[in-house]
Amino acid sequence: MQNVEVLVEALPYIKDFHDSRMVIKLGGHAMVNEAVMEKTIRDILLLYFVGIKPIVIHGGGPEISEKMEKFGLKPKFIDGLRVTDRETLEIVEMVLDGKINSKIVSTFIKHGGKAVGISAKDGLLVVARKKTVKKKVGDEEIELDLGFVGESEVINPDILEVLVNNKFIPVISPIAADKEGNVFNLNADVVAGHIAGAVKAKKLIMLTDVPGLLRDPNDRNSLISTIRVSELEEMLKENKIKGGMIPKVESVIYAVKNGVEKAHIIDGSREHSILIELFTKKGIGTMVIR
Ligand SMILES: Nc1ncnc2c1ncn2[C@@H]1O[C@H](COP(=O)(O)OP(=O)(O)O)[C@@H](O)[C@H]1O
Ligand SMILES: CC(=O)N[C@@H](CCC(=O)OP(=O)(O)O)C(=O)O
Repeated sequence: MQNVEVLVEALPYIKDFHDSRMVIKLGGHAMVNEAVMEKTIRDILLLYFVGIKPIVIHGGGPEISEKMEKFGLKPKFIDGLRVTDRETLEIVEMVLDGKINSKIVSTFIKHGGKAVGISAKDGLLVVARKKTVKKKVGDEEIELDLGFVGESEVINPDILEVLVNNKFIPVISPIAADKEGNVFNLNADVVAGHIAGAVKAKKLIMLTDVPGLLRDPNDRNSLISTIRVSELEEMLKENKIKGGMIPKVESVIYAVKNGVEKAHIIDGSREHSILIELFTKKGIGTMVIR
């Protein structure tokens, strides 16, 4: 009887979400544990089989850093973005496309899902350009060179339309190219936000390793359950958001301002976090609204 009640509670959500697109970003930190990753993929398949159209984008930051260290390179980040020289770029491609993307796709297949692994450059999904970061030093503004770090210039969702309309689940790595075919390393959160906007996703769901957006990053009990975009912009301006959370928050703001109904930042290392966030009244992480 209890099982049936759970289904009945979920019914209004299933009805509301049916046939809609949801962009789900799997963060590297939420994928460190393979067993947890497998359960997350099973949950995404559950969404798929109740009629939701998932589009998956993955990161892999911790594994890239681990591989870099094995090769004697020291990972360095500026505002949450990895400084990427040529050698680092090779490692990024090896880890993201060669390993993580492939692993996610095979895990979908293991559980009966039709997933297709692509990178953001495939079908010109994301056309990138080199990204520069400006920093204030005293009164002066200086430009920092991050190497082969890119940002998206144009999004062409055609390849996603083909896949999604034919019932495939796209699994996308954040490696894109510019018009000349030069390859760049993009932050997966940012790519997820842009793609969610371009495909007019109903939701953007970011899976990470903290309960959600915290008012105080050092206090896991300071979770913000619901926040408006305007308030989030204030927090960014006031430097209340740090490190890897910066691209996440920027991306969520972009998505919600560009047609995505709601965005969620949730703890992907907690079992069934996606299902709890989507199919229960209370949710589990941070929900961002317009
Ligand atoms: N206000 C904040 N709320 C939550 N996390 C924050 C905040 N500020 C910084 N962080 C940091 O951001 C990290 C998540 O970003 P990141 O390491 O890039 O994760 P992922 O691999 O999931 O993309 C958290 O582990 C946390 O240390
Ligand atoms: C430019 C840049 O920083 N790219 C990221 C790409 C992977 C990523 O975004 O991974 P997470 O989602 O696990 O953080 C990187 O090299 O780590």
